[in-house]
Amino acid sequence: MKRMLEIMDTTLRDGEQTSGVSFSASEKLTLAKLLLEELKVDRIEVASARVSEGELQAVQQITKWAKPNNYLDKVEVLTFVDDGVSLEWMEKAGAISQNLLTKGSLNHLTYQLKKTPVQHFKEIGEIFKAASKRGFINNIYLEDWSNGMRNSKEYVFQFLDFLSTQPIKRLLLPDTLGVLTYNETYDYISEIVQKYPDLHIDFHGHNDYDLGVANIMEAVKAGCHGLHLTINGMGERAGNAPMASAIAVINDFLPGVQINLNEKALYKVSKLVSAFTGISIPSNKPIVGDNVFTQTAGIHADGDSKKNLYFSDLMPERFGRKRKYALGKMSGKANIQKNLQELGLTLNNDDLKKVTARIIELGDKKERVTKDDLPYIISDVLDTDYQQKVFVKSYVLTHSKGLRPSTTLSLEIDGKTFEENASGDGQYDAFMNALRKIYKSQNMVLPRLTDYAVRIPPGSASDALCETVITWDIDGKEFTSRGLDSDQTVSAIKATEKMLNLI
Ligand SMILES: CC(=O)SCCNC(=O)CCNC(=O)[C@H](O)C(C)(C)COP(=O)(O)OP(=O)(O)OC[C@H]1O[C@@H](n2cnc3c(N)ncnc32)[C@H](O)[C@@H]1OP(=O)(O)O
Repeated sequence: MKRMLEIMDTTLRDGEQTSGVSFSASEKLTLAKLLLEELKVDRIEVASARVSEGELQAVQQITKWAKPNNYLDKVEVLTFVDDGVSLEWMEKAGAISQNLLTKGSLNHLTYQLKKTPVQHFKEIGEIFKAASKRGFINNIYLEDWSNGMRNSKEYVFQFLDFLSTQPIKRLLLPDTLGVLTYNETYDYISEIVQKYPDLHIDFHGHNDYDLGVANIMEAVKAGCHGLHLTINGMGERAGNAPMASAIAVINDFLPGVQINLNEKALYKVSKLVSAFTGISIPSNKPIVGDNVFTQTAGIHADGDSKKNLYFSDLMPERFGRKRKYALGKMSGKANIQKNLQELGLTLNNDDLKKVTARIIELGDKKERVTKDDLPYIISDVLDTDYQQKVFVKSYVLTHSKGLRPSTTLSLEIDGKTFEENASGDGQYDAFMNALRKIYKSQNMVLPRLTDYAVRIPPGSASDALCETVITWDIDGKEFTSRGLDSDQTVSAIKATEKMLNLI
């Protein structure tokens, strides 16, 4: 029978310790719901006690939602050894599960708290007594435990002996500074699991040496019962062990262990955390990065066409994603074919070679080519008459101090011309509002704009050109379009015109 492993998500506590990040109360509530109900993590740590009035309100909102939904014991708060001040805070917040932060190394105890082990244990015992009287669940962090195992092992085991007499539900062992190697993680966790078989042990790994995932793997192999992870690996300094990679590793490489997470929700949660924090997900971040299911090399695309030769167990569909084939100087015919198939286009062999040659040429010039540029490239290379159905014929954009920007737009759809005026928060917003009016008048639906990125194109010799890449969503299907111009709004309008011809 498989061993159950608890997954605790600490994006809302340790993840919020990412420099520059602060979740609002409603963002915390939205994420708490998503984490517990869709991703189906076992527990969430949502705040440190005492931090601020805003944090108190955030935890209050979460516990108010969690209680009637039977999630209250899954919502945890980090508390301090502070004569019960944190317990009062928890009570006000409506929380019942504390993760008490104590000192797991003699160094931290001596020099930060300036206490002796006897004093520390006595205070902790009193907190547990008071917490138990209130019916709270007690979990305990041994902060700096990993260094404690290296430098003050005797103290750590003295502490654990004391804890085995206390009313604790879980022992939380953090590699606070992310300094453990995977061998040490295995050895230290094994030693404790063997010596204290009745304790539930969680491992909390940080990523300072990029060993976060390797270390959680060893901790599980050594017999720990739970892991602390964060979405997108957010967290203090280099962050924590990242949720998505950790889950894939557990599911694929640790067959004796069972977790109950919904892999398909990982991407959605990851995107939402990125949107709330303003921290973009690196495109090569395993599982959730934009490029991680994209084959670039022509040889790979060719192998996939023949017998899925470049597939692994890490299939994009597991995570609600799709494999893509990049276009650029590394493309071969197979990459182009894969993209043409998606667009429902076919080319004969000679034409395919010509289009491939043009894409390689563009790639050499550092131009970014997307699937949605293909119809234009084909029409240009083959001199075919690409049937553009929507034309932005003309427009006036106004921007003046003290007045709302406005647009007059003239648009041709299938040979018919429409004209509309609209205002907006900015020039592009005004343009979109006029466009929406035209589409609405024709009972036509526009896709939802989900992302808008402006940059100087890579390799551009001057800053005279501006590239706008817009991501659109239509019925859950995402696609991008790109515009290039010396004017930022015009480049966005060009990207939008391309979109109008793709839907
Ligand atoms: C492993 C981790 O990631 S731990 C993360 C813990 N969470 C946080 O730190 C949340 C953010 N922190 C805060 O908002 C604030 O630091 C507070 C509210 C906790 C305390 O603020 P202040 O009272 O202004 O203290 P300050 O931040 O300057 O210093 C921390 C104090 O906590 C003490 N402290 C350190 N660890 C602990 C502990 N486990 N229990 C109780 N007190 C502790 C320090 O000794 C210091 O006390 P001192 O001022 O008497 O010397």
